[in-house]
Amino acid sequence: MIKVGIVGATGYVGAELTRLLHHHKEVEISFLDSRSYAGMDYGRVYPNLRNVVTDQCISINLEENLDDIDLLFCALPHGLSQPAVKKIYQKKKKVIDLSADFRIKNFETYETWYGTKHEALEELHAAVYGLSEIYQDEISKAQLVANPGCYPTSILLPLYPLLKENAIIPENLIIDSKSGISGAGRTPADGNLFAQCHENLKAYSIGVHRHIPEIEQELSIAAGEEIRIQFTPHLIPMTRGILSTIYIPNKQETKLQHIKEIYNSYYEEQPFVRLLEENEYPQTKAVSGSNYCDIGIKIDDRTNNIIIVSAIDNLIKGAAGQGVQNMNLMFGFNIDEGLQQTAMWP
Ligand SMILES: NC(=O)C1=CN([C@@H]2O[C@H](COP(=O)(O)OP(=O)(O)OC[C@H]3O[C@@H](n4cnc5c(N)ncnc54)[C@H](OP(=O)(O)O)[C@@H]3O)[C@@H](O)[C@H]2O)C=CC1
Ligand SMILES: CC(=O)N[C@@H](CCC(=O)OP(=O)(O)O)C(=O)O
Repeated sequence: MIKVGIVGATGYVGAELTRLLHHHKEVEISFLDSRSYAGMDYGRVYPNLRNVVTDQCISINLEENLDDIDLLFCALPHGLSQPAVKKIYQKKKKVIDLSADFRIKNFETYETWYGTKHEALEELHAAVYGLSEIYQDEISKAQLVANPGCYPTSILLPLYPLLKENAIIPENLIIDSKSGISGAGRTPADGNLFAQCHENLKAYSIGVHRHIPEIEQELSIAAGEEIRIQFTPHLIPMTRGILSTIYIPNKQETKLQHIKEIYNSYYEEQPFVRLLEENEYPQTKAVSGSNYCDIGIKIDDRTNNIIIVSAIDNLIKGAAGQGVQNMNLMFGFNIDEGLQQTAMWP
């Protein structure tokens, strides 16, 4: 049994962490940190957990309140994670950071895309990128894990193996992703108002989205050369879920069977990546509330393109669920402990 604290526990990601960890057999939650709801019962902040999680939110002093825990989840907004993670790391505690602050290895790239200085370079250097299925050995030995972004998770799980195994030529990679509104978090913003999102579908941040350097970093590592992607995110009027569609010119005439063999070699032993049958394609409802990533493949012989579609729940596989999976790796627990729930259907 380990003791775990959550900072930023009242955000959407913090709430999913709390829900998942409450049911985890190897975990005791030590504290749920909140500035805004300190002193309030957690079940009043999140009514789905009323009478289930009976703790009160407390505002933690990171200098003093950490001696008792084995692991801290940090679910704060970008920028705010750096000072928090720094304090925890210096105390030699394990930490999983859910923000983007420790994902990008080159601090100048981070500063350019996030418009803020990086103030925790020692920790950045030590951080392991937490794409669970790809970096499981590194994660299991890490003190600090940078949990991947939600769009990147949906894109890297299908693309990384194909680039690593030279099954595709990494030119003209076009990625079209759609996300539910919970991806924007709980903090209200004009663009996320019901009246503006409901019955509306929009593209945003084309070519400038902050996940581009994170995706390109990992694809470049896989390919052994610098990769550029064309990435277009969309906001869709649903609460959860990401569907990513990836278009790859099939310059090497790669066969479907070869792609399937590569995926099987990477994911056969991995419980949370599901490869769909031929002519079946992922849908967000099939993964919603679960830690699964579903992947479907099509080779269009008429246009000679490979089209790969993936679906995840942005708050689970794209955040809290992958965080728990990484915790399981770091502490040697069963990989699916706390993560066995499937999506509801319909
Ligand atoms: N939403 C998603 O799908 C995903 C989010 N992430 C990342 O996880 C982290 C948490 O995201 P999410 O839960 O969506 O965010 P939210 O906006 O829902 O929650 C963030 C929480 O951080 C706390 N907080 C502390 N200081 C501040 C501050 N100065 N400004 C705003 N909030 C503050 C707040 O709680 P309180 O006021 O109670 O202290 C707030 O509830 C972010 O870094 C996000 O980018 C990663 C993957 C997916
Ligand atoms: C719909 C929406 O707004 N999505 C967010 C990304 C989700 C997220 O939280 O990003 P991280 O995984 O990096 O934390 C965005 O486009 O900025």
